[in-house]
Amino acid sequence: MLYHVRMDVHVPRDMDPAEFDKLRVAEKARAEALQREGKWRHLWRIAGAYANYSVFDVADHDELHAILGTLPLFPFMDIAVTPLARHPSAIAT
Ligand SMILES: O=C(O)C[C@H]1C=CC(=O)O1
Repeated sequence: MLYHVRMDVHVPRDMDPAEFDKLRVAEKARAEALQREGKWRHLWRIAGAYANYSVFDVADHDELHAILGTLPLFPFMDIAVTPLARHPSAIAT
């Protein structure tokens, strides 16, 4: 199943910069691994915001939830999920 996911990151202003750097490095590695696995199909920055629009290709809601929970920045994210269905006029697979 495909899911459109919006992630907005809100890191506390008083977070130690070194801790934040560690989280960002770990997040990048996790995001790249999930893309290589084919689970995280699209990852786009929302211009002007510390946020992204993503498309995940996973078995079901439970797998998506489990994956999102593994993201190092998960505790600092607001996440909005929209399940996607095929559009009858779409010619792309
Ligand atoms: O930067 C973000 O949008 C948050 C998060 C998602 C992927 C990643 O590398 O960081």
